[in-house]
Amino acid sequence: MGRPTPCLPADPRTPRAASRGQAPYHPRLPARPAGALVRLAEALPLPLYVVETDGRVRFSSRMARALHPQGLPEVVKRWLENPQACGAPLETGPIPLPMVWQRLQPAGLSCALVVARPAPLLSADGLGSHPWQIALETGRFGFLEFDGSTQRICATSHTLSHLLGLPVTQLSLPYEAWLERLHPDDRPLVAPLLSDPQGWLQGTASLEYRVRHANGHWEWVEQRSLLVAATPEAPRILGLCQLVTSRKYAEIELIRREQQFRTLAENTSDIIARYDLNLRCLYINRSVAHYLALRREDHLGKRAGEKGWPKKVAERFEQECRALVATGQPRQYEHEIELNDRRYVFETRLFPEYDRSGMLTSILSIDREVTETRLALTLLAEENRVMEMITGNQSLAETLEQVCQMIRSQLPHSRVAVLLANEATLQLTLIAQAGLSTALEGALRVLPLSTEDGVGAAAANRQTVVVEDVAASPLWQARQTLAAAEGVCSSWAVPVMTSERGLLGVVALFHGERLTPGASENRLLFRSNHLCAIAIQHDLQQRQLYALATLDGMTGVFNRRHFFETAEREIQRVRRNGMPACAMMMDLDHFKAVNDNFGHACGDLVLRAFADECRRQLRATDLIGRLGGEEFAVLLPDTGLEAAREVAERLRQRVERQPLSTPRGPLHYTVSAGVSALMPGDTSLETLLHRTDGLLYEAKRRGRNQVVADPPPRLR
Ligand SMILES: Nc1nc2c(ncn2[C@@H]2O[C@H](COP(=O)(O)OP(=O)(O)OP(=O)(O)O)[C@@H](O)[C@H]2O)c(=O)[nH]1
Repeated sequence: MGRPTPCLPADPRTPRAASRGQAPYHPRLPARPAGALVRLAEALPLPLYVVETDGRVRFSSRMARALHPQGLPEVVKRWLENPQACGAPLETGPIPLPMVWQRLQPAGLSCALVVARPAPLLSADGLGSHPWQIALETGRFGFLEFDGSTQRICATSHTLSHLLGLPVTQLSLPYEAWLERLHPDDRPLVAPLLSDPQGWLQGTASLEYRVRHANGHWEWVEQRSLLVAATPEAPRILGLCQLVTSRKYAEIELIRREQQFRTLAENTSDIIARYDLNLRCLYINRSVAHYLALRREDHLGKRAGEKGWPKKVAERFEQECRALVATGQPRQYEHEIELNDRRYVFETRLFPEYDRSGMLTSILSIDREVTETRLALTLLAEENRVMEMITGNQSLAETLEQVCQMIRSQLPHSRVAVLLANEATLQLTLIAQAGLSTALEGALRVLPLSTEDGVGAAAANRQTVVVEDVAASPLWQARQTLAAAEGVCSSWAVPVMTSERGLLGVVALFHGERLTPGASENRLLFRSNHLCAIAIQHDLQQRQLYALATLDGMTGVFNRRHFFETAEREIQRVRRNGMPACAMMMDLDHFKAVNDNFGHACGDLVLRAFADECRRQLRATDLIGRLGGEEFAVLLPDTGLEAAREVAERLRQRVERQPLSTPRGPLHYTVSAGVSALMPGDTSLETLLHRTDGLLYEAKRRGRNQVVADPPPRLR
């Protein structure tokens, strides 16, 4: 011990000697306490040290010697040097004594100290006022002497008055009267000690019982007994009694709480477990059996990784536990586990558990399965994403791809396809998929809208088709080999329809095991189907709106405005790429006469027939627009003048040679055309079309039914 004087709590009666400049008085403790007291000290249920003011240990009890053979534990030395820094003692005896009783729990170590400290006088003489006795008594210990010869119990006045509230005048009472003061449940425990002390003490020397306090409540007494005179006729027992009422109530409360905890833990669907600080399982409730095959008792003593939890889950758990130990703060996290081919989402909460001295002793873990909630939230988020894509006019294929992903977020092992129905061609065309292999995707690209196909039948019959066993179903006869190779065991196909039962397409799911949809799967199919229907109809409406805004209603070619917009962009593009382009202006000849002779309706038919012929003769990249009446314009990107002139000539000839059949007989009509190449000086489409129109006018002027093109460059 580094310092000569232990630091003890300030004593209000500290002698004034020191302040008057006199040498402080240091009482010396008796070298050894009296024999009976030594035996009592040895019987104390905790290590006891008698420490001098200079820090030397004068006496240590048997338990102290056994637990700390090296002498006073370091933590106690530190406490003596600086009690303030090490925390208050658990119990401290009253001050007006030359010694102080301390019950310490530094760093969780429980021990008792009798420490001398400066005092004016040491008035220790006789057992009654012996400092040992005083020190012990101030620690809520008491003495009872059971005298077998008189069948009476003697007690110190302290024991009777301070501990039990009894009048100090009555320092002894008969065994009978003592037993009556005990709790009825505890009398059978104490009676054998009184009737056969020798026999009883061969068993245990310690017992706990309740004594009625003078004010009526029950005090719990822990008694350690010592046979001090062992003649059979007059056995004498010295009992060292300690009031342990608060500890007992705390223990009872602890047991009650533990029982409550167990009742709650055993009746919840959460997995509740307790781990020691080495992360070995101390307790786990029965809910764990729902997820793991390991028997409940086989969890005990094992770490998370040894209990069958997947490696990643066990690692995360241990990492979170370490963080809890480091910070002392509860932890909460979420994780996913794949068990028995099912995906589970758990929300795990970890709580620190402390003992009465505030030491972290264990970790309580609560795993709550939140799979359904998380799946519902994921589904909601995925649905929102689809709706955003629809309203954001994302392409139909991308939107339906998202629907497929949405289905897979709920059924991760399924493979999903969405097909669009075409009732004109009686075909289903694959538009989006998730999880399909190339082979399966290829096989589903185009399917017949037929009652004999596992997927097509859903569209043909407009009802859900569930094939539980693909291998045994005639609906999969044509694709048995593929199904076997791709591991398709069951399929679900659900028609996508408008609210008026118009067919839009099919959502198809393929599984690697024989499955039929349950209630939650049916809900999922309904919701995804609904989204598909919205997406497809929205796409159709968008297309219709686009057509209305950009196409000529009668002929289906671009309207004037859209033609000018797109043609202008094309010109910019070909210019950037250094490619040629040509314009063509066409006007049906004597169209007024067509109307006059065959009627306006026939005139319309001619316009449509001419537009169809244009589409047939022109490339998909050429832009055709109806500029008004019977006048059409074409922009031919990446096309030279000669090629453009040939196209115009071929078109003129086709029109001339193909009369339109009408109720009034064949209707012959012709077309005149002007063709012009884009020149470096053409500042806009307008300029180019203006020049081309001049050439068309020239064709009309020369007699119609002919093509007039720019002169070849060398003639210009
Ligand atoms: N049926 C029908 N006729 C139309 C339409 N738009 C314009 N026309 C008619 O097309 C005719 C155009 O006549 P004109 O401009 O005199 O030209 P043309 O008779 O073709 O004579 P040329 O162009 O000189 O060969 C008019 O009678 C218009 O009424 C339409 O959408 N449908």
